[in-house]
This record gives sequence, structure tokens and C-alpha cells, in this order.
Amino acid sequence: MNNTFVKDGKPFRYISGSIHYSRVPYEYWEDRLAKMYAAGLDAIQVYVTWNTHEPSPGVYDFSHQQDVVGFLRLAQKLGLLVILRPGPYICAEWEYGGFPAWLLREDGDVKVRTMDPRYISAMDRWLNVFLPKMAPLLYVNGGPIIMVQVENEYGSYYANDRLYTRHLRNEFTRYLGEDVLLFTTDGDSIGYLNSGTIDGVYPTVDFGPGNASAAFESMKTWNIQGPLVNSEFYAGWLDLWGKAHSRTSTKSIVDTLRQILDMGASVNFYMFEGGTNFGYMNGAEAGGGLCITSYDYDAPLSEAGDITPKYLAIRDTISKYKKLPPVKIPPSTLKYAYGTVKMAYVKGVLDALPVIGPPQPITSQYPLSMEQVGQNYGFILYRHLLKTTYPSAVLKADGIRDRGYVFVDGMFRGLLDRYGTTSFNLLAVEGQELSILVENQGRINFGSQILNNRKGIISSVTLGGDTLVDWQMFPLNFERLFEMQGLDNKLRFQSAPVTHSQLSPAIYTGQFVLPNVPDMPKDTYLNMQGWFKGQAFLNGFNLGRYWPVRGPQVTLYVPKTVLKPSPAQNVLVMVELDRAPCDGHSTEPCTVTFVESPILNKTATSSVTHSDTWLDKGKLSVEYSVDFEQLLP
Ligand SMILES: CCCCNC(=S)N1C[C@H](O)[C@@H](O)[C@@H](O)[C@H]1CO
Repeated sequence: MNNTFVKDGKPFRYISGSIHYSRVPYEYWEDRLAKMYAAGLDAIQVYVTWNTHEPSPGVYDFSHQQDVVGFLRLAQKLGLLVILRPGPYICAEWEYGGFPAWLLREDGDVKVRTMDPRYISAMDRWLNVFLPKMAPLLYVNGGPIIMVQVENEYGSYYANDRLYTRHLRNEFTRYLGEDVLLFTTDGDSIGYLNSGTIDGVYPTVDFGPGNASAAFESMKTWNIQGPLVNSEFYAGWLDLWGKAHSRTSTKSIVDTLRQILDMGASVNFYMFEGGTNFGYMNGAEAGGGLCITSYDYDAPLSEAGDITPKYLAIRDTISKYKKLPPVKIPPSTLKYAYGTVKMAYVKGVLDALPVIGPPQPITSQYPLSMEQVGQNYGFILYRHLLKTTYPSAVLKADGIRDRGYVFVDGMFRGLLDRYGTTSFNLLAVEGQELSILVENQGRINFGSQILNNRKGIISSVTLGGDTLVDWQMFPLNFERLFEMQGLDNKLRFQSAPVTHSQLSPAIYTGQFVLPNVPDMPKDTYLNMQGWFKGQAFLNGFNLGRYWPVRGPQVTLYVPKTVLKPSPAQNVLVMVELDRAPCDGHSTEPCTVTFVESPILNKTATSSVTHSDTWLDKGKLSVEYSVDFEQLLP
């Protein structure tokens, strides 16, 4: 039989949808998978996130949110086959394209996705642990996995290292055997296929709505007798901070889907369920495109797993090509608007160092990167004791990765931004303490810049042309703030001098009890309107980054799984990096609001930067002119 897959001796064409277990709370996996099955999908397509399974070299996690075997078994139980994409590079707008940050700890930029021995030894060790877990799940062994992708769009990568792609294919075959269909995915052009295809591995392509026949032309030149496959049919698209929310029309998707299905081709929707980049796990693009916290992707199932008109239209189209399963569509989860919560200023980030910092700083002559001090994600504080007085000198840090909030003796002086200004004038006096709070905004996940992904401060800092030496590094862990909860769940800090006026970067907290009614908790959305930029934590769970002043995302998805029912207190902590709506001179407490629907399409602006917000408010000039006079000899 030409031009078709064969399963159990019969022609087999699949309709599949992408879902990433790392982006959906594991308590909700069954809900999303059941909805995908009810849509008429034959299979799900799953990326494996190496960096969540090996948080540090040789240390593995396959529990709870990382229980990938449990996720795949659940899919099988619900009647879904699996198309596995173990990467190890996965792109996916995921942190570092799925690579663990500790690959960057070695000196010199490790050349991922090549035969660089440092990369290959780490990758081989990982595959030696992971792939044996997949072997029992292969279809030939009674499992759901029908095919396995080798690498990911390698034809788009600059390296073109065929020894590497063959080595990877051989490793997959060594662990999974010969009876599994290995495939590649590349953009739908001859150029991509020329570089991305691997001997003995079935080539497939990816493309969005449009002319399916034309898109498959490139594939036909490679496997005239093989089934046509679109491995990533873009049912939506990614979102970046400061850019308009991506939308893909249902009509365009249905029209193209019909073309694809009429051709007898197999297809996978990318994404069918997008989910969320919780914590610090969003990816980035070279040049400053920062992926937002929501991975809604305008997908058929929303970030919260809601049934959308796009879902119903796709399901209806599928019903014209195959019998839908005799199941009801599971309902969208209920949401609840818990209302407004008062947020109180707790402490400046610098003043919280005894709680969020390490017992001792790491010291070094020159600044060490985040990876060199053994940290993967989030925030790191750099400190330097000034040895000279500079009445006015340029502070320059071209190696800031990615944003640095600069303080002198605890007073905010300005922002260093790798995508904006990496220097500004500073007035400082010998003996003062220079502190730079650095935010890692997510590692690049696509293109050759993936090689330059170190975070923190990655080169020398100069002041007035002098290279500053003798630095302390403090990796920060904001989750430790929840260890400060008193019996009443309020955050308690031992009294510490407030060396830093009530300006951001600062920590705010609020407590709230859910209504004492049946069926609580329910999902909700945290509306951050009025706040600027920071990180939100609820009951110790890192909800992700917020940047409502930039948009398009204004709300953060809050799954019910992180909430506590009445009478327990729910504790929200926000690390506001720019400006809280109530900071400094406001007597009103700040508030946030829990609402029942998301805002992902606010008119976005890419112009807002920290300095804009502060200088505009005149706060910086008023606040610091007084200080400078006091300080100067
Ligand atoms: C702007 C460059 C984006 C490159 N990534 C592309 S084309 N994509 C293909 C890639 O394989 C997938 O993981 C996703 O990253 C998807 C975009 O959502």
C-alpha cells in the first residue's frame, strides 16, 4: 500500500494534537486529554522537556508534574495514541529549547545540537536514562507510542552536523529497537529538508493555514511513495511581550484541514492544548522577543482547557472524515471571580536578602554567570563595594543578561537592559555598596543565538572606564518567602532596618480565604492591571511572570490546584520589579483582582521600560537629588 501508514495490517491515517505535559497542571492532564479524545483525535503529540527531568547533572525527576510515563499511560487509557518528540532539542517557546541550563556551566559556549563532546556526553547520559522508560510504551510492546521524532526542525539550524543527527538516530534505535517509526519534522521547503532529513528517518513537514498541496510539494520530492504528514499544523501562534496577541481564524484552519484530509494526509495540530509557561520556563527569541507566560496559542482548547468555537469547528470537520467517539465533550472547567485582594508592601527585595538569599554569597574577582554559580532560573543579586568616588561616571554592563536593577546603598539608581540601555551615568562614593539585581527573562529557544544563552552578568562591569573587581553573587529563591508564614499564614519577617524606601523592586503580599461554598476551589485568573512587571507566587507556587504595562497579557491563569479551600488562608506574593500602583507616596494599599476570564489581548506596547515609568513620575529625580547632596563630601 503506497502513500499510507499501516497499523495492525490496515491503512492508517492519523489526526493528532499537540499538548505539553509540562504546561498543564498534572491534576488536569486527564481533563485535557479527554477533551482531545472527544474532538475525534487519534493521537497526541508530546514534547519531552529534558530540563524539567534533569534539574542538575545526573539528578532526575519523573514525579508528579514530571511523570511523563504516567501522562502517556493516561493517554493510552483514554484511547489516544502517542507521537513522541523527545528532542532533546524541542524549541517550543520553552526555556533554552528544552536544554538544561547547566549545559552552560562549562567554560566556552557549548555547541548544542552538534557533536561537541560536552553536549554529546550530557545528551547520551540523558538518553540512557530516558529512552529505556519509553521502550515499554512503544506500540509494538503494547504501548501507545506509534512514532518518535529525531531532533526538531534541524534543517532550520545553522550547524548542519550530520554526524550528530546520525548519532542521535542511532541512539534512538539502540534503545527503542528497529520496530518503531522514526521521523523528522522540517519547514515545508526543499532547503529545510536538504539539511534536516536523516538517512533512514521518515521526513515530514510543518505548515500553517494556506495551500496544503503546495506545502506538501517539498515533501513529495523526498518520499514520492510515502504518506503525507503535516507534523505541526499551526492552529494558532506564539505570543511575545509587547506584541499583539496572535489569532488564527477558524475558517482558515478548517479550509486547510479539509484540504489535508481530502489528500489522505496525516496531520497534527500545533497546539491543540497550549497551557502555561509557569515559573521561569518561557523561551525567548534572539533580539528580545520574550515569550509571555500564557501559552494559550489561540489553540482549539484554551490555556485553561476551555472548549472554544475553534474546537467545535475542528471536531465537526473531523466528523466528516471519521466516526467520532461515542463520548460527550467534557465541559470547560468552572471559573470563579474571588474578587479584590489588598496587597501590602512587605520589604524591598534587597532587604529580604536574609530570607531569599543563600547563607553565604559566592565571591569572585569578576562577576560569575548564573550558571557558573549553579543557578538555572530566576533572579541573582550581584554586589560590589565601591573603592573609588565617582562624582559622575558611566556605569556600563554590556554583559547584562537580561535586565539589571541597579542600587547604590539600597537606593534604586536605574535599569540596565540587554535589549535597551546597558549603561547610564552614576554618582557614587567610595565605601558605598553597588548592587545589581539581575533577572533572567528566559533563554533563547530558536536559532543560532541559542549558543549564547548564559544569564546573569557575563562580562566585566565598568564604572568611569574602570573595571570593577571583587564581586559577591547571591542566587535568589523567592519561594523561600513562604517559609516566613506565621501560624496565621501571614508573611512574618524579623524586624530588619528598612534601608530601602518603599520603592520597587519590592515584595508585596496579600491573604484571602475562598468563599465557604460547595465545589471550591475553582480556577480563576489573577488580574494584574495597574502593576508593572514582576513575578507572582500563590501558596508557594510560581504562577509566572507578569508585565501588564507592556501586554498583551494582563491576567495570569490560576489553576484550582494551587488554591486552598476555606478556612485556609491563600497567600499571594508579588515581586514587583518596576512600580506597584501604591508604592512610595500612596497611602492606599495596592490591590489585585481575581476574575473569571482571561485578558490576553490588551493593546501591547513595546516601548515601556523601567526608566520611562520612573523618570516620568519624577520619583527618581525627587528621591535621589536629596540623597546625593547628603552623600557628597
Ligand atoms: C519565530 C521563530 C519560531 C520558530 N519556531 C517554530 S516555527 N515552531 C516550530 C517548532 O518546532 C515548534 O516547537 C514551535 O517553536 C513552533 C512555533 O510555535
